[in-house]
Amino acid sequence: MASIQSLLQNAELPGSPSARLDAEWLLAAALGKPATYLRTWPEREVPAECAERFAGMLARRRQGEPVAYILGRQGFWSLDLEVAPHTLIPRPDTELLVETALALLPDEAARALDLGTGTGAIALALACERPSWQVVGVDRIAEAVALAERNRLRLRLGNVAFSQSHWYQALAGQRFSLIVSNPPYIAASDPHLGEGDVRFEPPSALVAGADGLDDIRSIIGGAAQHLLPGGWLLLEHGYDQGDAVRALLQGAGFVEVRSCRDLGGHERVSLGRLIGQPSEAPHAQ
Ligand SMILES: C[S@@+](CC[C@H](N)C(=O)[O-])C[C@H]1O[C@@H](n2cnc3c(N)ncnc32)[C@H](O)[C@@H]1O
Repeated sequence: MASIQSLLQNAELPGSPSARLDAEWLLAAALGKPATYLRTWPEREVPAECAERFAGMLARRRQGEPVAYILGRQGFWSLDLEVAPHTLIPRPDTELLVETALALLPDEAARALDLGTGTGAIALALACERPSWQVVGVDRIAEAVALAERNRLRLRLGNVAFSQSHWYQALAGQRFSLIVSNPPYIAASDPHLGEGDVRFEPPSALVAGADGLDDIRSIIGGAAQHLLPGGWLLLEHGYDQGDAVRALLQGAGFVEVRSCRDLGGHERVSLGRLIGQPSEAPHAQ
Protein backbone atom coordinates (compact mmCIF):
# COMPACT_ATOMS: atom_id res chain seq x y z
CA MET A 1 0.00 0.00 0.00
CA ALA A 2 1.20 3.56 -0.74
CA SER A 3 1.01 6.53 1.62
CA ILE A 4 -1.02 9.68 0.99
CA GLN A 5 2.21 11.63 0.54
CA SER A 6 3.68 9.27 -2.05
CA LEU A 7 0.45 9.05 -4.04
CA LEU A 8 0.30 12.86 -4.20
CA GLN A 9 3.98 13.15 -5.13
CA ASN A 10 3.57 10.65 -7.97
CA ALA A 11 0.28 12.05 -9.29
CA GLU A 12 1.04 13.37 -12.76
CA LEU A 13 -1.30 15.98 -14.19
CA PRO A 14 0.90 17.76 -16.75
CA GLY A 15 -1.89 19.71 -18.49
CA SER A 16 -3.46 21.17 -15.35
CA PRO A 17 -2.59 24.66 -14.10
CA SER A 18 -3.60 23.55 -10.57
CA ALA A 19 -2.13 20.03 -10.55
CA ARG A 20 -1.30 19.66 -6.83
CA LEU A 21 -4.64 21.08 -5.70
CA ASP A 22 -6.54 18.90 -8.20
CA ALA A 23 -4.71 15.81 -6.96
CA GLU A 24 -5.52 16.69 -3.34
CA TRP A 25 -9.24 17.16 -4.08
CA LEU A 26 -9.39 13.89 -6.01
CA LEU A 27 -7.50 11.86 -3.39
CA ALA A 28 -9.63 13.30 -0.58
CA ALA A 29 -12.77 12.30 -2.54
CA ALA A 30 -11.36 8.83 -3.27
CA LEU A 31 -10.76 8.39 0.47
CA GLY A 32 -14.11 9.94 1.41
CA LYS A 33 -12.31 12.43 3.71
CA PRO A 34 -12.01 16.23 3.80
CA ALA A 35 -8.93 17.74 2.08
CA THR A 36 -7.48 18.71 5.50
CA TYR A 37 -7.14 14.99 6.33
CA LEU A 38 -4.39 14.65 3.70
CA ARG A 39 -2.28 17.36 5.30
CA THR A 40 -2.86 16.08 8.82
CA TRP A 41 -2.01 12.44 8.02
CA PRO A 42 0.45 12.43 5.07
CA GLU A 43 2.06 9.15 6.23
CA ARG A 44 -1.21 7.18 6.40
CA GLU A 45 -1.52 4.30 3.98
CA VAL A 46 -4.25 4.42 1.38
CA PRO A 47 -6.37 1.26 1.01
CA ALA A 48 -5.94 -0.39 -2.39
CA GLU A 49 -9.52 0.22 -3.55
CA CYS A 50 -9.18 3.98 -2.76
CA ALA A 51 -5.84 4.14 -4.60
CA GLU A 52 -7.52 2.49 -7.59
CA ARG A 53 -10.41 4.98 -7.47
CA PHE A 54 -7.86 7.82 -7.29
CA ALA A 55 -5.99 6.44 -10.34
CA GLY A 56 -9.27 6.41 -12.33
CA MET A 57 -10.00 10.01 -11.35
CA LEU A 58 -6.47 11.11 -12.33
CA ALA A 59 -6.88 9.46 -15.73
CA ARG A 60 -10.10 11.46 -16.33
CA ARG A 61 -8.40 14.68 -15.22
CA ARG A 62 -5.47 13.98 -17.59
CA GLN A 63 -8.03 13.91 -20.42
CA GLY A 64 -8.97 17.47 -19.38
CA GLU A 65 -12.27 16.69 -17.63
CA PRO A 66 -13.01 19.38 -15.02
CA VAL A 67 -12.45 18.38 -11.39
CA ALA A 68 -16.01 19.51 -10.58
CA TYR A 69 -17.50 16.96 -13.03
CA ILE A 70 -15.23 14.20 -11.68
CA LEU A 71 -16.26 14.99 -8.09
CA GLY A 72 -19.86 15.82 -9.04
CA ARG A 73 -19.66 18.85 -6.73
CA GLN A 74 -18.79 22.54 -6.83
CA GLY A 75 -18.90 25.36 -4.28
CA PHE A 76 -20.81 28.51 -5.23
CA TRP A 77 -21.51 31.44 -2.90
CA SER A 78 -21.84 29.69 0.48
CA LEU A 79 -23.40 26.58 -1.06
CA ASP A 80 -22.09 23.13 -1.90
CA LEU A 81 -23.81 22.14 -5.16
CA GLU A 82 -24.17 18.91 -7.10
CA VAL A 83 -23.02 19.44 -10.69
CA ALA A 84 -23.43 17.27 -13.80
CA PRO A 85 -22.47 17.51 -17.46
CA HIS A 86 -26.01 18.59 -18.50
CA THR A 87 -25.17 22.14 -17.47
CA LEU A 88 -22.47 24.65 -16.68
CA ILE A 89 -20.17 24.36 -13.66
CA PRO A 90 -21.04 27.49 -11.61
CA ARG A 91 -18.20 30.04 -11.76
CA PRO A 92 -16.98 32.45 -9.05
CA ASP A 93 -17.53 35.27 -11.64
CA THR A 94 -21.29 34.73 -11.32
CA GLU A 95 -21.19 35.74 -7.65
CA LEU A 96 -21.01 39.35 -8.94
CA LEU A 97 -24.53 38.88 -10.35
CA VAL A 98 -25.78 37.55 -7.00
CA GLU A 99 -24.12 40.40 -5.05
CA THR A 100 -25.57 43.03 -7.40
CA ALA A 101 -29.08 41.54 -7.17
CA LEU A 102 -28.98 41.41 -3.37
CA ALA A 103 -27.80 45.03 -3.15
CA LEU A 104 -30.69 46.26 -5.36
CA LEU A 105 -33.43 45.00 -3.03
CA PRO A 106 -31.83 44.81 0.42
CA ASP A 107 -34.88 44.39 2.64
CA GLU A 108 -38.15 44.14 0.81
CA ALA A 109 -40.00 40.92 0.00
CA ALA A 110 -39.72 40.21 -3.73
CA ARG A 111 -40.45 37.69 -6.46
CA ALA A 112 -37.28 36.90 -8.41
CA LEU A 113 -36.80 34.89 -11.60
CA ASP A 114 -33.54 33.13 -12.64
CA LEU A 115 -33.56 32.36 -16.37
CA GLY A 116 -31.28 29.46 -17.43
CA THR A 117 -30.81 28.25 -13.87
CA GLY A 118 -28.58 25.21 -14.59
CA THR A 119 -27.57 23.76 -11.19
CA GLY A 120 -29.84 26.38 -9.60
CA ALA A 121 -26.74 28.23 -8.35
CA ILE A 122 -28.04 31.82 -8.64
CA ALA A 123 -31.63 31.05 -7.61
CA LEU A 124 -30.47 29.04 -4.58
CA ALA A 125 -27.99 31.73 -3.47
CA LEU A 126 -30.73 34.40 -3.68
CA ALA A 127 -33.26 32.21 -1.86
CA CYS A 128 -30.72 31.37 0.84
CA GLU A 129 -29.78 35.04 1.43
CA ARG A 130 -33.35 36.37 1.27
CA PRO A 131 -35.77 34.05 3.07
CA SER A 132 -38.58 36.59 2.43
CA TRP A 133 -38.20 36.29 -1.37
CA GLN A 134 -40.02 33.82 -3.58
CA VAL A 135 -37.56 32.69 -6.27
CA VAL A 136 -38.37 30.85 -9.51
CA GLY A 137 -35.64 29.18 -11.59
CA VAL A 138 -36.23 27.86 -15.12
CA ASP A 139 -34.12 25.99 -17.65
CA ARG A 140 -34.83 24.54 -21.08
CA ILE A 141 -32.98 21.29 -20.23
CA ALA A 142 -35.06 18.84 -18.16
CA GLU A 143 -31.95 17.25 -16.57
CA ALA A 144 -30.78 20.67 -15.37
CA VAL A 145 -34.18 21.32 -13.74
CA ALA A 146 -33.99 17.93 -11.97
CA LEU A 147 -30.44 18.73 -10.80
CA ALA A 148 -31.48 22.17 -9.48
CA GLU A 149 -34.37 20.52 -7.63
CA ARG A 150 -31.98 17.96 -6.02
CA ASN A 151 -29.78 20.86 -4.89
CA ARG A 152 -32.84 22.65 -3.48
CA LEU A 153 -33.92 19.58 -1.52
CA ARG A 154 -30.43 18.99 -0.10
CA LEU A 155 -30.20 22.66 0.97
CA ARG A 156 -33.76 22.49 2.41
CA LEU A 157 -34.84 25.77 0.81
CA GLY A 158 -38.61 26.20 0.65
CA ASN A 159 -38.73 29.63 -1.02
CA VAL A 160 -37.49 28.56 -4.47
CA ALA A 161 -39.15 26.46 -7.20
CA PHE A 162 -37.71 25.09 -10.45
CA SER A 163 -39.45 24.26 -13.70
CA GLN A 164 -38.71 23.59 -17.34
CA SER A 165 -39.21 26.52 -19.69
CA HIS A 166 -37.78 27.96 -22.90
CA TRP A 167 -37.00 31.38 -21.40
CA TYR A 168 -40.40 32.89 -20.46
CA GLN A 169 -42.57 30.39 -22.36
CA ALA A 170 -43.99 28.53 -19.32
CA LEU A 171 -44.33 31.74 -17.27
CA ALA A 172 -47.35 33.34 -18.96
CA GLY A 173 -48.99 35.91 -16.69
CA GLN A 174 -46.21 35.81 -14.06
CA ARG A 175 -44.42 39.03 -13.09
CA PHE A 176 -41.31 39.60 -10.99
CA SER A 177 -39.54 42.46 -9.19
CA LEU A 178 -36.23 41.09 -10.40
CA ILE A 179 -35.15 38.95 -13.34
CA VAL A 180 -31.57 37.65 -13.35
CA SER A 181 -29.78 35.51 -15.88
CA ASN A 182 -26.37 34.11 -16.69
CA PRO A 183 -27.37 33.00 -20.20
CA PRO A 184 -25.22 31.46 -22.92
CA TYR A 185 -23.19 34.38 -24.35
CA ILE A 186 -20.27 32.92 -26.31
CA ALA A 187 -20.09 33.46 -30.08
CA ALA A 188 -20.31 30.20 -32.05
CA SER A 189 -16.91 30.84 -33.67
CA ASP A 190 -15.08 31.66 -30.40
CA PRO A 191 -11.84 29.61 -30.34
CA HIS A 192 -11.99 29.36 -26.52
CA LEU A 193 -14.78 26.77 -26.97
CA GLY A 194 -12.02 24.31 -27.90
CA GLU A 195 -9.93 24.93 -24.76
CA GLY A 196 -9.94 23.92 -21.08
CA ASP A 197 -13.02 23.03 -19.06
CA VAL A 198 -15.56 24.39 -21.56
CA ARG A 199 -14.76 21.49 -23.95
CA PHE A 200 -16.65 19.29 -21.48
CA GLU A 201 -19.61 21.64 -20.89
CA PRO A 202 -22.73 21.48 -23.10
CA PRO A 203 -22.96 23.98 -25.98
CA SER A 204 -26.58 24.60 -24.86
CA ALA A 205 -25.14 26.36 -21.78
CA LEU A 206 -22.48 28.34 -23.65
CA VAL A 207 -23.20 29.31 -27.24
CA ALA A 208 -25.61 32.03 -28.38
CA GLY A 209 -25.40 32.61 -32.12
CA ALA A 210 -22.90 34.41 -34.30
CA ASP A 211 -22.17 37.30 -31.90
CA GLY A 212 -23.01 35.55 -28.60
CA LEU A 213 -25.96 37.89 -27.99
CA ASP A 214 -28.91 35.89 -29.36
CA ASP A 215 -30.12 34.72 -25.93
CA ILE A 216 -29.54 38.12 -24.31
CA ARG A 217 -31.71 39.67 -27.07
CA SER A 218 -34.50 37.13 -26.36
CA ILE A 219 -34.34 37.75 -22.62
CA ILE A 220 -34.38 41.55 -22.96
CA GLY A 221 -37.14 41.31 -25.60
CA GLY A 222 -39.44 39.34 -23.29
CA ALA A 223 -38.71 41.14 -20.02
CA ALA A 224 -41.46 43.82 -20.26
CA GLN A 225 -44.09 41.05 -20.15
CA HIS A 226 -42.67 39.65 -16.91
CA LEU A 227 -41.35 42.59 -14.88
CA LEU A 228 -43.45 44.48 -12.36
CA PRO A 229 -43.34 48.28 -12.80
CA GLY A 230 -39.97 49.47 -11.47
CA GLY A 231 -38.57 45.92 -11.79
CA TRP A 232 -34.93 45.16 -12.60
CA LEU A 233 -33.27 42.96 -15.21
CA LEU A 234 -29.67 41.84 -14.52
CA LEU A 235 -27.58 39.98 -17.07
CA GLU A 236 -24.15 38.40 -16.88
CA HIS A 237 -22.22 38.67 -20.15
CA GLY A 238 -18.75 38.45 -21.68
CA TYR A 239 -16.05 40.94 -20.66
CA ASP A 240 -16.32 42.73 -24.03
CA GLN A 241 -20.14 42.77 -24.36
CA GLY A 242 -20.98 45.59 -21.91
CA ASP A 243 -21.50 48.28 -24.60
CA ALA A 244 -23.73 46.00 -26.69
CA VAL A 245 -25.85 44.85 -23.73
CA ARG A 246 -26.35 48.41 -22.42
CA ALA A 247 -27.44 49.50 -25.93
CA LEU A 248 -29.94 46.59 -26.08
CA LEU A 249 -31.35 47.50 -22.65
CA GLN A 250 -31.69 51.19 -23.55
CA GLY A 251 -33.29 50.27 -26.91
CA ALA A 252 -35.90 48.21 -25.06
CA GLY A 253 -36.86 51.18 -22.84
CA PHE A 254 -34.87 50.33 -19.72
CA VAL A 255 -33.65 53.22 -17.54
CA GLU A 256 -30.88 53.47 -14.93
CA VAL A 257 -28.85 51.26 -17.27
CA ARG A 258 -25.33 50.51 -16.07
CA SER A 259 -22.66 47.80 -15.87
CA CYS A 260 -20.73 46.35 -12.92
CA ARG A 261 -17.08 45.34 -13.09
CA ASP A 262 -15.46 42.20 -11.67
CA LEU A 263 -12.26 42.23 -9.60
CA GLY A 264 -10.25 42.23 -12.84
CA GLY A 265 -11.94 45.51 -13.88
CA HIS A 266 -14.06 43.91 -16.64
CA GLU A 267 -17.73 44.75 -17.20
CA ARG A 268 -19.43 41.40 -16.51
CA VAL A 269 -22.96 42.33 -15.37
CA SER A 270 -25.32 44.89 -16.92
CA LEU A 271 -28.65 45.95 -15.52
CA GLY A 272 -31.58 48.25 -16.08
CA ARG A 273 -34.99 49.06 -14.71
CA LEU A 274 -38.40 49.23 -16.38
CA ILE A 275 -40.62 52.02 -15.08
CA GLY A 276 -44.29 52.51 -15.89
CA GLN A 277 -47.20 50.28 -16.74
CA PRO A 278 -46.51 46.68 -17.71
CA SER A 279 -46.47 46.29 -21.49
CA GLU A 280 -49.17 44.10 -23.06
CA ALA A 281 -47.36 43.72 -26.37
CA PRO A 282 -46.38 40.20 -27.51
CA HIS A 283 -42.71 39.43 -26.88
CA ALA A 284 -39.91 37.51 -28.55
CA GLN A 285 -38.98 34.09 -27.07
C1 LIG B 1 -24.31 29.80 -18.80
S1 LIG B 1 -25.37 28.55 -18.20
C2 LIG B 1 -25.76 29.23 -16.59
C3 LIG B 1 -26.17 28.20 -15.58
C4 LIG B 1 -26.34 28.78 -14.16
N1 LIG B 1 -27.33 29.83 -14.14
C5 LIG B 1 -25.02 29.32 -13.64
O1 LIG B 1 -24.84 30.55 -13.61
O2 LIG B 1 -24.15 28.51 -13.27
C6 LIG B 1 -26.83 28.90 -19.16
C7 LIG B 1 -28.03 28.03 -18.84
O3 LIG B 1 -29.10 28.49 -19.68
C8 LIG B 1 -29.84 27.36 -20.12
N2 LIG B 1 -30.55 27.72 -21.35
C9 LIG B 1 -30.05 27.84 -22.60
N3 LIG B 1 -31.01 28.19 -23.47
C10 LIG B 1 -32.16 28.31 -22.75
C11 LIG B 1 -33.51 28.64 -23.08
N4 LIG B 1 -33.87 28.92 -24.33
N5 LIG B 1 -34.42 28.69 -22.09
C12 LIG B 1 -34.07 28.39 -20.81
N6 LIG B 1 -32.81 28.05 -20.44
C13 LIG B 1 -31.86 28.02 -21.40
C14 LIG B 1 -28.81 26.27 -20.30
O4 LIG B 1 -29.39 24.98 -20.29
C15 LIG B 1 -27.87 26.54 -19.11
O5 LIG B 1 -28.25 25.79 -17.98
